[in-house]
Amino acid sequence: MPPQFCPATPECQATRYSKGKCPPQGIYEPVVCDAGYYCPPGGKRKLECEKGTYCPMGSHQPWKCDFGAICPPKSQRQVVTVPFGFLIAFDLMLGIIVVIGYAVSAWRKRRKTAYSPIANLKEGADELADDVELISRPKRSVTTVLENEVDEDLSSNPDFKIFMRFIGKLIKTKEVGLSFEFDDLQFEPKPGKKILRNVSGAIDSGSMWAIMGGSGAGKSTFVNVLMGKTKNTGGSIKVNGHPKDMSKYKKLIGYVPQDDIVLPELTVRENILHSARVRLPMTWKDRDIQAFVDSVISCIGLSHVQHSLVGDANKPVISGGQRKRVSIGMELTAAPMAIFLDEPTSGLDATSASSIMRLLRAITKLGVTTITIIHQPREQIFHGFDNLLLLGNGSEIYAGPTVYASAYFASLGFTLPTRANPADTIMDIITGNGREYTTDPSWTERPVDRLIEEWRTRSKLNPFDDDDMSLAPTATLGSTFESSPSLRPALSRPVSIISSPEQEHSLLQTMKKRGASWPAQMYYCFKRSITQQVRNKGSFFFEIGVGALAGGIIGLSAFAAKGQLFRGLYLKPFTTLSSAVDYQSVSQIGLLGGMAIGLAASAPAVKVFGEEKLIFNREVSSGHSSSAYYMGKMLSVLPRICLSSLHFSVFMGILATPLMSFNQMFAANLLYFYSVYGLASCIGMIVKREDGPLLAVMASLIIGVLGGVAPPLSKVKQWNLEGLWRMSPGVWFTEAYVSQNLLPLDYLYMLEVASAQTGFKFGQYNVDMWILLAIGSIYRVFAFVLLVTMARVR
Ligand SMILES: Nc1ncnc2c1ncn2[C@@H]1O[C@H](COP(=O)(O)OP(=O)(O)OP(=O)(O)O)[C@@H](O)[C@H]1O
Repeated sequence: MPPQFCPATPECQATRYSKGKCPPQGIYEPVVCDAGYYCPPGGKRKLECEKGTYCPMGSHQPWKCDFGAICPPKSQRQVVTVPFGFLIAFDLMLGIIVVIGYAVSAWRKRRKTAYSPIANLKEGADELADDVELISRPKRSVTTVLENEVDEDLSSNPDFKIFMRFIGKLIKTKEVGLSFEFDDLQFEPKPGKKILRNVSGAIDSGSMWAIMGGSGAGKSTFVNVLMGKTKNTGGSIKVNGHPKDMSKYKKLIGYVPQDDIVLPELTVRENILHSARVRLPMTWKDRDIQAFVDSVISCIGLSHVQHSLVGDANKPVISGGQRKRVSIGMELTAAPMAIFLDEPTSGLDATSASSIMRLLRAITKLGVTTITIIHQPREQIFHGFDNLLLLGNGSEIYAGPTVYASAYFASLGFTLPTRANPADTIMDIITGNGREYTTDPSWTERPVDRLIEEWRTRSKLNPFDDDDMSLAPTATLGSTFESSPSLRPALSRPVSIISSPEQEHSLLQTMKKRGASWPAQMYYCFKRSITQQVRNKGSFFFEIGVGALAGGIIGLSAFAAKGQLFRGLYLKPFTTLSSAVDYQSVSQIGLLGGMAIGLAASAPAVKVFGEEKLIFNREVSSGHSSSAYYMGKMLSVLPRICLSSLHFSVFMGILATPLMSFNQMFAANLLYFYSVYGLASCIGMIVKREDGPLLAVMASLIIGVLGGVAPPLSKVKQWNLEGLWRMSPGVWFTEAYVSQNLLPLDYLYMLEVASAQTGFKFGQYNVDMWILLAIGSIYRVFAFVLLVTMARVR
């Protein structure tokens, strides 16, 4: 029977627009089958939907409910419960794991076993028993160094012996270490702003240098230029006598930065062990690495806190001085051939400072070149340095043996007090506050510039010439001045050793062997990041909770619709019976869902790299693989993303009861979470740490608004701006939602009209998902490029 349309009376129209359907107006006007019922073909019967099935409006047969779904008789929607049950089980399991984790860590804390690297050292010890010939000059063995060249209290420490043996074993490369020559070094970042000028000299391998100068004198810049972290704008640098870019040797150098860049969520041992695992030769067995790490921890005096978290300035767990020692330990475990330290003793008490310096001095004896920026060293530490480079306003003021320094200033007319620490007196003089040490009135104006001039003139003349008696032995204070050739200042002469091709080859081979393989590095970074997340349980659960809450709120907003989120024009021949259309509700659920995900995911995602830029820079400049770090970190946040989107989807699904399947909804939410995480990571990298969360939330709202709901995509198409909208993941996400919720209703409504009205294409769910995946991945690639570029720029 074809439909016969009754002319609409006002009463009928009012009912149509308020309730959405018109009551039958006589026996000839057909009606759409009510929700909760189905009307089999023929159209004369209206049957109740049975238990286990559901019947949205206009059903001609019941729809079978999914396994476990709640579908009482006369259901118009199914409430899917399996994902909810799965979620509860999963969350319970997670809770149990956390409780077990707590119990295990409490048990570990109680079980403070007496620790000894010797006990851990099994096979490694046999290997180490064969003493090695060192790269040091004059050539000697570790045993000789231990017996003759280190203090007795150190050499009698078994952990120290193991440490020295390991270092000796690691650095022997055909008797060549790392020496540096630099000539007329300049660094001028902007025209007219000279940070370093005319710094020339040489640092021999196996020597121990102190770099001193006032604040802003250019010490850190000099060290950065020498390490190849900052490109010099003038002059040249030679490594082992050959012009080279030092950044290529980063696996062989260690750098302890001024600030303690360590991971606060890890323990002392975990921080040091990670550095060792990534940087030691890949052929090393893990137990040998552990033994070496044990010996380092013991030597830097951290055995008693090795299992304590490092903490940070906001929530300190170990002290500032201990944190500094962790930072030093991380470099020592890499067994570098040259180690650069930026103020390693700041924050340490006098005893710890001198024990660290003695340790550094001991490895110098093995052939490691040590270059230390130091402020206010105590006298004993000051004299522990072989050589001294004094900088003022970016220029050299003195460069040569430490024992000559006092004599040099005495030769300029300064009287150094016998009871004062010469380091303090020298610092006073080179920072322009040395008037009290001289009676010469000519030092009162621009004293630093004059000191620089004086040094330039004298170094050209070679100030320590045998015949030059201006440096009388009596003028040196606090040191044993001997006019011995071994104390000749290295800076005024070329470096005696130029590495042979064979030695160069050996250095390269050593470098190639250093460092774990890429997959191993990625695994270590992944594991470390998971540990960080486990330690930050609070924010982890908070993030998941926010996901659940956001999903619940969106679901609640659609709850009253009882799953009927769409109403369109009926198919022919019933089109004229169509009531008010609703093309907005489904798209709005997509829009709101996208925005909620944006809010829930962007702020935590900013933290992924935003808070670790400094760690990344430190590790990459020490030769860690940047891509392994990035990949490990990215993979480690995937479980977090999955869990957040699972909670979001379950709560949204159970309340909104959309027609799209749970799996499809979960996949769309997951990929949208993935995209937002990628976008927010990029933002976290570009902007300042404190602005990151706000800007990331803004960006995620923008991509949500570009989802094609308001303004509708159909309108955007008229403006010829669809391409721009399609660049946002929001469009693909909303399209997937609209498409999958409407397609099951194609038996009832004219979907092509809905498609034209909304502007979305239906039936390309897979394409939508692939593109969401691609956009999220592009954000990640972009984030990686940003991370690496910014590390280089810095
Ligand atoms: N890339 C750069 N661009 C512009 N200025 C720079 C750059 N690098 C360093 N400077 C400036 O050069 C000066 C010297 O900096 P540097 O960090 O080398 O000093 P420093 O001697 O190590 O000081 P401190 O002892 O206080 O750490 C500072 O004024 C710093 O702001």
